Amino acid sequence: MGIIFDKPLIGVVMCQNHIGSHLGQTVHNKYLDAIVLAGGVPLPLPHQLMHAPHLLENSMTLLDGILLTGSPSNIEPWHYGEEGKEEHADPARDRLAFGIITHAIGKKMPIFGICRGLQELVVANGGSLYRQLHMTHLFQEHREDDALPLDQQYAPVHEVQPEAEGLLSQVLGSAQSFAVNSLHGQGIREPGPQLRIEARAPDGLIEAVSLRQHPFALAVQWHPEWHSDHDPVSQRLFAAFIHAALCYHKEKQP
Ligand SMILES: N[C@@H](CCC(=O)NCCCC(=O)O)C(=O)O
Repeated sequence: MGIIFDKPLIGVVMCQNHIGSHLGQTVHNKYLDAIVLAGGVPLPLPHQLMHAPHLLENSMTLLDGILLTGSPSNIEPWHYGEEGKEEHADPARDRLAFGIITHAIGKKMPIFGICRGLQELVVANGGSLYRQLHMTHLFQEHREDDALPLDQQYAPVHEVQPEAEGLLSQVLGSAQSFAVNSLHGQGIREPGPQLRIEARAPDGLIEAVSLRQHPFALAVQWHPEWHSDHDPVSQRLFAAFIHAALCYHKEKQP
């Protein structure tokens, strides 16, 4: 199980939103499209999987990889030792994401994290976040201007410099810097000892991390799913993730 027509099955973390006056769970098409384009089959994972432990465990045996998507919502700060409320919180997503990350790490299942997904991988591994990057006055503006059309919001705005000999530069085939988009208000304060820094922005902010002792657990602060059909960096990232998921699938066969 877990493979559909020789394509790996990728669990995708969704967000809880109001749809009219009802609560629903959603994922943007761009994330699902990027997986399909790279040769995987996306399977959105409902938050209800956390309602009974065996539901999550059984689902995880079917999957070959996990995509942690971006979201406007922020992780509740108590998860990384801070007090206070988060105005844009999604506690059900927090619960599912942290549960899935724990299982995926235990199984050495490939993980690819994007934006909030990077922040989830960090916090799940004992790291911490700046809750409002712009208030630190340490970094340039990393938020988008949401009054602009989407194509401009997701346009490249700063460079990232990959670490030589890291997983990211291996995936990209080079440690040369490249330009990325930026649509986040929070960022990594401390990655924690389990994570390796894979890239930084010119202002020093950590832009990519990977999990040590794991074959493929990579996360980026930018949005490679945007234009993943023709952006070369995005194509390489998704191709490497899906390749890792295929390898995982073959290895887990009895
Ligand atoms: N809320 C966090 C994470 C930002 C993030 O993931 N943005 C994604 C926006 C919607 C999308 O493209 O999926 C932060 O502000 O740092």
